[in-house]
Amino acid sequence: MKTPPENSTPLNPAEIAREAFRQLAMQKIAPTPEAYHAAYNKISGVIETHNPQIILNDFATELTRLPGEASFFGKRLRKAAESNNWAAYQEDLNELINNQIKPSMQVVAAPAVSTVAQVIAADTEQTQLLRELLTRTLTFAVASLLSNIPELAAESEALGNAIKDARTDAELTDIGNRLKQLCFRIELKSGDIAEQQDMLLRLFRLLLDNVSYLLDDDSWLRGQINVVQNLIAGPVNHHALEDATQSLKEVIYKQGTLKDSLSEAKITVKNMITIFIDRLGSIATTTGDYHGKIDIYTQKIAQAQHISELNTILDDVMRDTRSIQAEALKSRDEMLVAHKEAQDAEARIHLLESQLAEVSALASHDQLTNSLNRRGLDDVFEREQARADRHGTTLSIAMLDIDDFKKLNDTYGHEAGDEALIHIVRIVKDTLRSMDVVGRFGGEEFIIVLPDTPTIEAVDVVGRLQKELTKRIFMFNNQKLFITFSAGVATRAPNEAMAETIRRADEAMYKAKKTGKNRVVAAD
Ligand SMILES: Nc1nc2c(ncn2[C@@H]2O[C@H](COP(=O)(O)OP(=O)(O)OP(=O)(O)O)[C@@H](O)[C@H]2O)c(=O)[nH]1
Repeated sequence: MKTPPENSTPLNPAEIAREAFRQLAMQKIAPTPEAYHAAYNKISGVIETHNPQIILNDFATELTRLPGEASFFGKRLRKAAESNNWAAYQEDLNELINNQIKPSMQVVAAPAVSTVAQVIAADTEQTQLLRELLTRTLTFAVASLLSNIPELAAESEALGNAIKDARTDAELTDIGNRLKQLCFRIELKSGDIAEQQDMLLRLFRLLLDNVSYLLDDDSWLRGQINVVQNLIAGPVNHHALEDATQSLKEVIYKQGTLKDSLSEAKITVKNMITIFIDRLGSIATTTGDYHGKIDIYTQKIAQAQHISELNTILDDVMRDTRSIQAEALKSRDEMLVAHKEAQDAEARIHLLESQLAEVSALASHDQLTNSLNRRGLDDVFEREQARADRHGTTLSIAMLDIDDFKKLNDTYGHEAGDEALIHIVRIVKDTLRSMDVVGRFGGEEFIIVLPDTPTIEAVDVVGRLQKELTKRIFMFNNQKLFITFSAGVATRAPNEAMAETIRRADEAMYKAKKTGKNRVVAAD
């Protein structure tokens, strides 16, 4: 739409063209078609708004100013616009959209200008997410795992932050190299740490062996030391450490209180004895004085001339005799009291000592199921294999492992698992002979020691247990839960080490698991 300027004589097109060139020269603007076009419009007062042709032409002109392919399309579009060939314009425009604009909007498409900076600048949502995850992993997770090695933790944090901001090829390459370096240093350090832990463990073992040797006759302390020795003999895992710490804490606490009472009782006995000796001393002194006085009175009697003198002497003798009698009575009463207190204290000492022995037994029992623990089982193995060797009898063991225990824990919670362990031990204890012993070998594994029992009978015994377990259903939160176990039975060969018999029982139990669970298999 043309709008001639107000209050002016309109110029003719030739004059406008001349004036346009003049103004461009004055403003030192290169006389490009666009510049000329703009100057011409300005002079002629043309305000061209909403004119599609002009808009499309301007769009094409703008495109020519962009680098690469975009400029090429700009030229083609402008040519079409200038020659009013709108069909060609539309075709070029479609080509521009399909070949350039659409692909640049897709994740995998290469952008029109393919520099790394632009690729990264155009972070897709996924790239952004990955970048954030990597940053968080390095800044929080890895750094906190490395908190004991400050220099590596700092490097991990620095790398996390660098990843956040990295945009260029060079920055990314640098980060890649630093990451490789960090991984390498972590590998080296963890090797060092494992070696240090191993050395510490060996040192600890040595220390315990020596302490245990020195405390040969101190049974309650030996119990604790054995627990720790057993613990570090096998692979040390978190669960086992917690169990051992818990059982030791309880034992130590109870022993602490009992030991305090014991030393109090011992002090009482000591005091009684001191009183007793004091009294004996004072009686001795008094009677010694008395004897001395009697000697003097005897001399006085011998030398006495008058009966009145004798009376006085006799009064003195009577007074001294009464006083020594009173002294003797007093000492006797005091000694009786002291004797009674000493007897009471002695009785308390016996009681406390037996309680101490009971508490020490805790160290050989599993706290949850109150069956023997590994240490307790070791003692039983030692005792029973010696007995079997002595009497030439057959010793069998059964290894029990609850089936799908993890599923039980996962479905009903750890507490249900714990209750199931207690339930099984209760049934085993109720069902077996008094000479048979059950112990917890590991998490959900138990060993039953069956003295004087050949393989075939041992298999029968375990089968009976399985039947009993199906009869006495396990209840948890008023729900009936069906639990079963698989078992392996092994009979100790003559002179076979107990560890080997256990290994064979374990192997047989594994076969029972493999062949369908809830079964008993005898070892070869
Ligand atoms: N509740 C409870 N769970 C324990 C205890 N000790 C070990 N466990 C769990 O027992 C589970 C044993 O799982 P697995 O070794 O996979 O054995 P499983 O699920 O019985 O599978 P199968 O032996 O093949 O039948 C693990 O999840 C342990 O966490 C414990 O004292 N209490």
